[in-house]
Amino acid sequence: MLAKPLTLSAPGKAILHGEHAVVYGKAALAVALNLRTFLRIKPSNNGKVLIHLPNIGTSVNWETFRLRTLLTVFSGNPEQMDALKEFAGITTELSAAESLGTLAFLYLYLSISAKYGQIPSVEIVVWSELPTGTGLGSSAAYSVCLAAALLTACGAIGCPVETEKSIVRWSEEEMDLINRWAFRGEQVIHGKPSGVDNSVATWGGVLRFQSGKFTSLKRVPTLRILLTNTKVSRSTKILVASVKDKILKFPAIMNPVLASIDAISHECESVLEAMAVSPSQEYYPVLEELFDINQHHLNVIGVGHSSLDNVCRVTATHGLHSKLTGAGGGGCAITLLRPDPLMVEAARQDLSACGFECWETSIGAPGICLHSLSSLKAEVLHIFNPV
Ligand SMILES: Nc1ncnc2c1ncn2[C@@H]1O[C@H](COP(=O)(O)OP(=O)(O)O)[C@@H](O)[C@H]1O
Ligand SMILES: C[C@@](O)(CCOP(=O)(O)O)CC(=O)O
Ligand SMILES: [Mg+2]
Repeated sequence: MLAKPLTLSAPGKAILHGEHAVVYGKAALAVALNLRTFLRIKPSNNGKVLIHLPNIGTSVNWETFRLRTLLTVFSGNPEQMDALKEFAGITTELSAAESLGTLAFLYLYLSISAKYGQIPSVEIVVWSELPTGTGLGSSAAYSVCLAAALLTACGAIGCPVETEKSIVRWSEEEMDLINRWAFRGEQVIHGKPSGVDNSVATWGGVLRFQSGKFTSLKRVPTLRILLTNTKVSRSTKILVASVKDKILKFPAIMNPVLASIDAISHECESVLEAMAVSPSQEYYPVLEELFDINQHHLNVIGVGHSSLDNVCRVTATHGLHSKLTGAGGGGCAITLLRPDPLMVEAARQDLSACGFECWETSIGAPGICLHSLSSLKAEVLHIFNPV
């Protein structure tokens, strides 16, 4: 049970290859980013459950006795979503971000309480460094943080003991449970998630994910990537549904494209393994060509966008190769960087001039973990302090 406040965080992700195809059992390669979602949970004695979500401008609270009443009729059945929406006061006036963020929380709170015993009065704040709804897996990082906090609060998993180390993690079995519950949060937000995003947010590093199973790549080369946010908003749920429609309409045309994306993921994995064993510049042209081919495929399945074409064009003028990452339709692109800082700086300037926002990052950040307050950056402490 929750005796004291806890602060935890989970990373966002970029998909090197395999977005969308992974929903149909193909392989994806996903990397954890060092942009994270932070959650602080603290026990409270005001008989309420409060959740404050500054990224989406939402703060909601419910009396625990009302949640207890709802629990008596809650089975976790997705058909009960409409009843949950009504309870939460979710109307069409709310943005999709607010509705889905609130609904995912309520769904996880009730489902976890139904299975392990009701979670007592708590106050929760979730804040993210990740832009939401841009393909960097903010929904998964959010679901993983909620699952870990709620499972710890009801005692379904232990509370790792803080040591002098600034970062503490749960056991493998407990992480597996966090991942499985986070997947259910993703189902509320995405409709039909593959599970790749919640897996990489839970486990971190670099993962190959296929048909619900993942393998962590043991040796990974030091790769730098540039993330570019086109700021064109999009919804993963709508894009995943649009790909489904296209596959149903043109199965003979779309299925070979998905098979080719699968082959790209496997090819990329082999190149990364070889590169980790003997780092050499000779691998870059291969990785770059795989980016180009996959970007064409993603356009074919209908998840491209003129803003993403722009990113590819601008970076190409600097000899760099880009593709969309995540659901596409706008959102973010990733650009593979060679170890030449001059080339990168020039590309960044041109991308900023288009109104895009860029971050340079490396791949393979740690997954869900617990933090001591003293280890948190001032920016995060500032968000959590008022509560
Ligand atoms: N920090 C957060 N606070 C509240 N809701 C969040 C947060 N991060 C993500 N979400 C929820 O996830 C949704 C975005 O998920 P999605 O469309 O899958 O995009 P992505 O996962 O690429 O960011 C948001 O609209 C919101 O409902
Ligand atoms: C398109 C997809 O492959 C990734 C979606 O990622 P994001 O929500 O756009 O960050 C869907 C999925 O794998 O569940
Ligand atoms: Mg998502």
